Amino acid sequence: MTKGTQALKNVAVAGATQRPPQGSSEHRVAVAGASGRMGHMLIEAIRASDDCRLAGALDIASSPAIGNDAAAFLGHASGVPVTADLGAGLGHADVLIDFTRPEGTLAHLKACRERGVKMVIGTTGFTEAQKAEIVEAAKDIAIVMAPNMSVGVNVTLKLLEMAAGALSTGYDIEVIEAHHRHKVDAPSGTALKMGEVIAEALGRDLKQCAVYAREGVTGERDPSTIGFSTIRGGDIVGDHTVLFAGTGERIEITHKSASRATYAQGSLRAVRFLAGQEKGLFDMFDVLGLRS
Ligand SMILES: NC(=O)C1=CN([C@@H]2O[C@H](COP(=O)(O)OP(=O)(O)OC[C@H]3O[C@@H](n4cnc5c(N)ncnc54)[C@H](OP(=O)(O)O)[C@@H]3O)[C@@H](O)[C@H]2O)C=CC1
Ligand SMILES: O=C(O)C1=N[C@H](C(=O)O)C[C@H](O)C1
Repeated sequence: MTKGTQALKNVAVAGATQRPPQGSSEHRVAVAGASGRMGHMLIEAIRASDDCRLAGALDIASSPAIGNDAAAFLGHASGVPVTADLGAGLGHADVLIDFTRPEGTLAHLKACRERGVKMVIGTTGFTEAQKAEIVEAAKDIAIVMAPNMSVGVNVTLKLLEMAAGALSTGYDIEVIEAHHRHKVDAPSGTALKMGEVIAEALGRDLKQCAVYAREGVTGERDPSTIGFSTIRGGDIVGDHTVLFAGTGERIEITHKSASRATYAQGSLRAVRFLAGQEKGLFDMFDVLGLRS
Protein backbone atom coordinates (compact mmCIF):
# COMPACT_ATOMS: atom_id res chain seq x y z
CA MET A 1 0.00 0.00 0.00
CA THR A 2 1.37 3.46 -0.89
CA LYS A 3 1.66 6.20 1.71
CA GLY A 4 -1.08 8.11 -0.15
CA THR A 5 -3.49 5.15 -0.02
CA GLN A 6 -2.79 4.67 3.69
CA ALA A 7 -3.43 8.36 4.31
CA LEU A 8 -6.79 8.18 2.53
CA LYS A 9 -7.73 5.08 4.56
CA ASN A 10 -6.91 7.00 7.73
CA VAL A 11 -9.52 9.60 6.79
CA ALA A 12 -12.21 6.95 6.67
CA VAL A 13 -11.06 5.31 9.91
CA ALA A 14 -10.89 8.62 11.79
CA GLY A 15 -14.56 9.11 10.83
CA ALA A 16 -16.65 12.22 11.24
CA THR A 17 -18.17 11.12 14.55
CA GLN A 18 -15.16 10.71 16.83
CA ARG A 19 -16.19 10.79 20.49
CA PRO A 20 -14.13 11.97 23.44
CA PRO A 21 -12.64 9.08 25.43
CA GLN A 22 -14.98 7.72 28.12
CA GLY A 23 -14.92 9.84 31.23
CA SER A 24 -13.59 12.93 29.45
CA SER A 25 -15.75 16.02 29.29
CA GLU A 26 -17.31 17.58 26.24
CA HIS A 27 -15.51 20.16 24.13
CA ARG A 28 -16.43 23.72 25.14
CA VAL A 29 -16.39 25.68 21.90
CA ALA A 30 -16.64 29.43 21.28
CA VAL A 31 -17.43 30.74 17.80
CA ALA A 32 -16.10 34.02 16.37
CA GLY A 33 -18.05 35.65 13.55
CA ALA A 34 -21.09 34.07 15.20
CA SER A 35 -23.61 35.78 12.93
CA GLY A 36 -21.69 35.21 9.70
CA ARG A 37 -22.37 32.50 7.09
CA MET A 38 -19.89 30.10 8.69
CA GLY A 39 -20.73 31.24 12.23
CA HIS A 40 -24.36 30.15 11.78
CA MET A 41 -23.30 26.86 10.20
CA LEU A 42 -20.91 26.17 13.10
CA ILE A 43 -23.48 26.96 15.80
CA GLU A 44 -25.93 24.60 14.10
CA ALA A 45 -23.27 21.86 13.87
CA ILE A 46 -22.26 22.30 17.52
CA ARG A 47 -25.90 22.08 18.58
CA ALA A 48 -26.37 18.87 16.55
CA SER A 49 -23.19 17.24 17.89
CA ASP A 50 -23.19 15.15 21.05
CA ASP A 51 -19.65 15.99 22.17
CA CYS A 52 -19.39 19.76 21.67
CA ARG A 53 -21.13 22.55 23.54
CA LEU A 54 -21.42 26.22 22.58
CA ALA A 55 -19.46 28.09 25.27
CA GLY A 56 -19.18 31.56 23.75
CA ALA A 57 -20.17 33.61 20.70
CA LEU A 58 -18.15 36.57 19.47
CA ASP A 59 -18.85 39.10 16.78
CA ILE A 60 -17.63 42.53 15.75
CA ALA A 61 -19.00 45.36 17.95
CA SER A 62 -20.96 46.87 15.02
CA SER A 63 -22.87 43.62 14.41
CA PRO A 64 -26.65 43.91 14.86
CA ALA A 65 -26.50 40.44 16.49
CA ILE A 66 -24.69 41.71 19.61
CA GLY A 67 -26.80 40.92 22.69
CA ASN A 68 -28.98 38.36 20.88
CA ASP A 69 -28.95 34.69 21.80
CA ALA A 70 -26.37 33.03 19.52
CA ALA A 71 -28.85 30.33 18.44
CA ALA A 72 -31.83 32.66 17.95
CA PHE A 73 -31.56 32.21 14.18
CA LEU A 74 -32.40 28.51 14.76
CA GLY A 75 -35.44 29.44 16.85
CA HIS A 76 -33.62 28.07 19.88
CA ALA A 77 -32.30 29.58 23.14
CA SER A 78 -28.72 28.48 23.82
CA GLY A 79 -28.24 30.80 26.78
CA VAL A 80 -25.10 32.13 25.07
CA PRO A 81 -25.34 35.79 24.03
CA VAL A 82 -23.38 37.18 21.08
CA THR A 83 -20.79 39.57 22.48
CA ALA A 84 -17.85 41.71 21.32
CA ASP A 85 -16.25 41.36 24.77
CA LEU A 86 -13.36 38.91 24.29
CA GLY A 87 -13.19 38.08 28.01
CA ALA A 88 -16.87 37.18 28.14
CA GLY A 89 -16.80 35.31 24.83
CA LEU A 90 -13.74 33.21 25.68
CA GLY A 91 -14.15 32.86 29.46
CA HIS A 92 -15.73 29.38 29.38
CA ALA A 93 -14.13 28.00 26.20
CA ASP A 94 -11.44 25.39 25.51
CA VAL A 95 -11.32 26.23 21.79
CA LEU A 96 -12.30 29.20 19.63
CA ILE A 97 -13.38 28.51 16.04
CA ASP A 98 -12.69 31.63 13.99
CA PHE A 99 -14.12 32.32 10.52
CA THR A 100 -14.00 36.12 10.36
CA ARG A 101 -11.49 38.47 8.66
CA PRO A 102 -7.70 38.56 9.12
CA GLU A 103 -7.76 41.59 11.45
CA GLY A 104 -10.48 39.98 13.59
CA THR A 105 -8.63 36.66 13.74
CA LEU A 106 -5.43 38.37 14.89
CA ALA A 107 -7.24 40.21 17.69
CA HIS A 108 -8.81 36.90 18.76
CA LEU A 109 -5.43 35.17 18.50
CA LYS A 110 -3.90 37.59 21.00
CA ALA A 111 -6.79 37.07 23.44
CA CYS A 112 -6.66 33.26 23.06
CA ARG A 113 -2.90 33.23 23.62
CA GLU A 114 -3.29 35.26 26.83
CA ARG A 115 -6.00 32.91 28.12
CA GLY A 116 -4.60 29.57 26.90
CA VAL A 117 -7.60 28.98 24.61
CA LYS A 118 -6.86 26.81 21.55
CA MET A 119 -7.94 27.91 18.06
CA VAL A 120 -9.34 26.54 14.83
CA ILE A 121 -8.70 29.20 12.18
CA GLY A 122 -10.68 29.03 8.93
CA THR A 123 -10.30 32.68 7.92
CA THR A 124 -8.49 33.30 4.62
CA GLY A 125 -6.71 36.28 3.08
CA PHE A 126 -3.80 36.63 5.52
CA THR A 127 -0.62 38.48 4.50
CA GLU A 128 2.74 36.77 5.09
CA ALA A 129 3.30 39.02 8.14
CA GLN A 130 -0.08 38.04 9.58
CA LYS A 131 0.69 34.34 9.04
CA ALA A 132 3.96 34.85 10.92
CA GLU A 133 1.98 36.17 13.92
CA ILE A 134 -0.04 32.94 13.94
CA VAL A 135 3.14 30.82 13.77
CA GLU A 136 4.49 32.78 16.75
CA ALA A 137 1.31 32.32 18.85
CA ALA A 138 1.41 28.56 18.18
CA LYS A 139 4.52 28.42 20.39
CA ASP A 140 2.11 28.88 23.32
CA ILE A 141 -1.24 27.46 22.18
CA ALA A 142 -2.39 24.68 19.85
CA ILE A 143 -3.89 25.92 16.56
CA VAL A 144 -5.38 24.18 13.54
CA MET A 145 -5.37 26.51 10.54
CA ALA A 146 -6.54 25.54 7.04
CA PRO A 147 -8.08 27.50 4.17
CA ASN A 148 -10.51 24.65 3.65
CA MET A 149 -11.80 22.33 6.39
CA SER A 150 -13.69 19.93 4.11
CA VAL A 151 -12.49 16.34 3.85
CA GLY A 152 -13.09 16.42 0.08
CA VAL A 153 -10.85 19.41 -0.56
CA ASN A 154 -8.05 17.96 1.56
CA VAL A 155 -8.21 14.65 -0.31
CA THR A 156 -8.19 16.70 -3.55
CA LEU A 157 -4.95 18.33 -2.38
CA LYS A 158 -3.39 14.86 -2.08
CA LEU A 159 -4.60 13.98 -5.60
CA LEU A 160 -3.03 17.19 -6.89
CA GLU A 161 0.28 16.36 -5.23
CA MET A 162 0.31 13.05 -7.10
CA ALA A 163 -0.89 14.49 -10.44
CA ALA A 164 1.63 17.35 -10.39
CA GLY A 165 4.50 14.95 -9.76
CA ALA A 166 3.44 12.75 -12.68
CA LEU A 167 2.72 15.67 -15.07
CA SER A 168 5.78 17.75 -14.32
CA THR A 169 6.66 18.47 -17.97
CA GLY A 170 4.49 19.18 -20.99
CA TYR A 171 1.42 20.25 -19.04
CA ASP A 172 0.33 23.84 -18.38
CA ILE A 173 -1.24 24.25 -14.95
CA GLU A 174 -4.17 26.57 -14.25
CA VAL A 175 -6.21 26.89 -11.04
CA ILE A 176 -9.79 28.11 -11.53
CA GLU A 177 -12.06 28.96 -8.62
CA ALA A 178 -15.62 30.26 -8.26
CA HIS A 179 -17.33 31.67 -5.17
CA HIS A 180 -20.40 33.68 -4.11
CA ARG A 181 -20.70 37.42 -4.67
CA HIS A 182 -19.98 38.26 -0.99
CA LYS A 183 -16.46 36.80 -0.88
CA VAL A 184 -13.88 39.53 -0.22
CA ASP A 185 -10.52 37.83 -0.93
CA ALA A 186 -9.12 36.46 -4.20
CA PRO A 187 -7.87 34.03 -5.22
CA SER A 188 -9.51 31.89 -2.55
CA GLY A 189 -7.33 30.50 0.22
CA THR A 190 -8.04 27.03 -1.16
CA ALA A 191 -6.89 27.97 -4.67
CA LEU A 192 -3.67 29.38 -3.24
CA LYS A 193 -3.14 26.22 -1.18
CA MET A 194 -3.66 24.12 -4.32
CA GLY A 195 -1.04 26.26 -6.06
CA GLU A 196 1.37 25.80 -3.14
CA VAL A 197 0.92 22.02 -3.08
CA ILE A 198 1.49 21.79 -6.85
CA ALA A 199 4.48 24.15 -6.80
CA GLU A 200 6.06 22.16 -3.98
CA ALA A 201 5.54 18.87 -5.85
CA LEU A 202 7.26 20.45 -8.87
CA GLY A 203 10.12 21.99 -6.87
CA ARG A 204 8.93 25.50 -7.76
CA ASP A 205 8.25 28.53 -5.54
CA LEU A 206 4.66 29.75 -5.95
CA LYS A 207 5.73 33.33 -5.20
CA GLN A 208 7.97 33.23 -8.28
CA CYS A 209 5.72 31.34 -10.68
CA ALA A 210 2.12 32.42 -9.92
CA VAL A 211 0.27 34.48 -12.54
CA TYR A 212 -2.84 36.10 -11.08
CA ALA A 213 -4.05 38.19 -14.04
CA ARG A 214 -3.72 38.41 -17.81
CA GLU A 215 -4.77 41.33 -19.99
CA GLY A 216 -3.73 42.77 -23.33
CA VAL A 217 -0.75 41.40 -25.25
CA THR A 218 0.59 38.94 -22.72
CA GLY A 219 2.95 36.98 -24.97
CA GLU A 220 2.95 33.20 -25.10
CA ARG A 221 2.41 31.24 -21.95
CA ASP A 222 5.54 30.59 -19.87
CA PRO A 223 5.45 26.81 -19.14
CA SER A 224 6.93 27.30 -15.67
CA THR A 225 3.98 29.41 -14.47
CA ILE A 226 0.88 28.41 -12.52
CA GLY A 227 -2.10 30.54 -13.56
CA PHE A 228 -5.09 31.53 -11.39
CA SER A 229 -8.58 32.56 -12.53
CA THR A 230 -11.27 33.87 -10.20
CA ILE A 231 -15.04 33.90 -10.74
CA ARG A 232 -17.43 35.66 -8.31
CA GLY A 233 -21.18 35.40 -8.55
CA GLY A 234 -24.50 34.54 -6.95
CA ASP A 235 -24.50 32.00 -4.15
CA ILE A 236 -21.76 29.62 -5.38
CA VAL A 237 -20.50 27.96 -2.18
CA GLY A 238 -17.05 27.10 -3.56
CA ASP A 239 -15.79 25.39 -6.75
CA HIS A 240 -12.14 24.64 -7.48
CA THR A 241 -10.66 23.11 -10.64
CA VAL A 242 -7.03 22.46 -11.48
CA LEU A 243 -6.43 22.07 -15.20
CA PHE A 244 -3.37 20.24 -16.49
CA ALA A 245 -3.39 21.14 -20.20
CA GLY A 246 -1.09 19.07 -22.38
CA THR A 247 -0.80 18.52 -26.13
CA GLY A 248 -3.67 16.32 -27.26
CA GLU A 249 -5.19 15.89 -23.79
CA ARG A 250 -6.39 17.73 -20.69
CA ILE A 251 -6.82 16.54 -17.14
CA GLU A 252 -9.17 18.43 -14.82
CA ILE A 253 -9.37 17.77 -11.09
CA THR A 254 -12.46 19.43 -9.64
CA HIS A 255 -14.00 19.81 -6.20
CA LYS A 256 -17.41 21.43 -5.71
CA SER A 257 -18.93 22.37 -2.37
CA ALA A 258 -22.72 22.26 -2.30
CA SER A 259 -23.04 23.17 1.39
CA ARG A 260 -20.99 24.90 4.09
CA ALA A 261 -21.85 22.01 6.44
CA THR A 262 -18.69 20.19 5.29
CA TYR A 263 -16.53 23.09 6.52
CA ALA A 264 -18.34 23.06 9.86
CA GLN A 265 -17.97 19.28 10.29
CA GLY A 266 -14.26 19.54 9.44
CA SER A 267 -13.90 22.31 12.03
CA LEU A 268 -15.43 20.08 14.72
CA ARG A 269 -12.98 17.32 13.78
CA ALA A 270 -10.23 19.88 14.30
CA VAL A 271 -11.66 20.72 17.74
CA ARG A 272 -11.54 17.02 18.72
CA PHE A 273 -7.97 16.74 17.40
CA LEU A 274 -6.91 19.76 19.48
CA ALA A 275 -8.06 18.07 22.70
CA GLY A 276 -4.87 15.99 22.43
CA GLN A 277 -2.50 18.92 21.67
CA GLU A 278 -0.93 21.45 24.05
CA LYS A 279 0.74 23.75 21.52
CA GLY A 280 1.86 23.90 17.89
CA LEU A 281 0.48 24.78 14.47
CA PHE A 282 -1.44 22.04 12.64
CA ASP A 283 -3.54 21.80 9.50
CA MET A 284 -6.26 19.49 8.20
CA PHE A 285 -3.68 17.00 6.93
CA ASP A 286 -2.74 16.48 10.59
CA VAL A 287 -6.39 16.27 11.67
CA LEU A 288 -7.33 13.80 8.91
CA GLY A 289 -4.16 11.69 9.04
CA LEU A 290 -3.17 12.76 5.51
CA ARG A 291 0.35 13.96 6.35
CA SER A 292 2.87 11.91 4.36
N1 LIG B 1 -11.42 27.31 5.98
C1 LIG B 1 -12.63 27.02 5.46
O1 LIG B 1 -13.03 25.85 5.34
C2 LIG B 1 -13.52 28.15 5.06
C3 LIG B 1 -13.07 29.43 5.17
N2 LIG B 1 -13.92 30.48 4.97
C4 LIG B 1 -13.38 31.80 5.27
O2 LIG B 1 -13.99 32.24 6.49
C5 LIG B 1 -14.11 33.65 6.50
C6 LIG B 1 -15.53 34.04 6.81
O3 LIG B 1 -16.40 33.59 5.78
P1 LIG B 1 -17.99 33.83 5.87
O4 LIG B 1 -18.54 33.16 7.07
O5 LIG B 1 -18.53 33.47 4.53
O6 LIG B 1 -18.03 35.42 6.03
P2 LIG B 1 -19.16 36.34 6.69
O7 LIG B 1 -18.89 37.73 6.21
O8 LIG B 1 -20.50 35.75 6.45
O9 LIG B 1 -18.86 36.23 8.26
C7 LIG B 1 -17.79 36.86 8.89
C8 LIG B 1 -18.18 37.18 10.30
O10 LIG B 1 -17.07 37.83 10.94
C9 LIG B 1 -17.47 39.12 11.39
N3 LIG B 1 -16.35 40.05 11.28
C10 LIG B 1 -15.99 40.82 10.22
N4 LIG B 1 -14.90 41.55 10.51
C11 LIG B 1 -14.57 41.23 11.78
C12 LIG B 1 -13.55 41.69 12.67
N5 LIG B 1 -12.64 42.60 12.28
N6 LIG B 1 -13.52 41.18 13.92
C13 LIG B 1 -14.43 40.27 14.31
N7 LIG B 1 -15.43 39.81 13.52
C14 LIG B 1 -15.49 40.29 12.27
C15 LIG B 1 -18.64 39.50 10.50
O11 LIG B 1 -19.42 40.50 11.12
P3 LIG B 1 -20.25 41.53 10.16
O12 LIG B 1 -21.03 40.67 9.21
O13 LIG B 1 -21.09 42.32 11.10
O14 LIG B 1 -19.19 42.34 9.43
C16 LIG B 1 -19.35 38.17 10.37
O15 LIG B 1 -20.13 37.88 11.51
C17 LIG B 1 -13.59 34.11 5.14
O16 LIG B 1 -12.22 34.47 5.26
C18 LIG B 1 -13.71 32.86 4.27
O17 LIG B 1 -12.81 32.85 3.19
C19 LIG B 1 -15.22 30.30 4.60
C20 LIG B 1 -15.71 29.04 4.43
C21 LIG B 1 -14.89 27.86 4.61
O1 LIG C 1 -15.29 32.49 1.42
C1 LIG C 1 -15.74 31.34 1.24
O2 LIG C 1 -16.95 31.13 1.09
C2 LIG C 1 -14.79 30.23 1.20
N1 LIG C 1 -13.55 30.47 1.52
C3 LIG C 1 -12.50 29.54 1.63
C4 LIG C 1 -11.37 29.89 0.67
O3 LIG C 1 -11.06 31.08 0.50
O4 LIG C 1 -10.78 28.98 0.10
C5 LIG C 1 -12.95 28.11 1.56
C6 LIG C 1 -14.14 27.86 0.68
O5 LIG C 1 -13.74 27.83 -0.64
C7 LIG C 1 -15.26 28.86 0.91
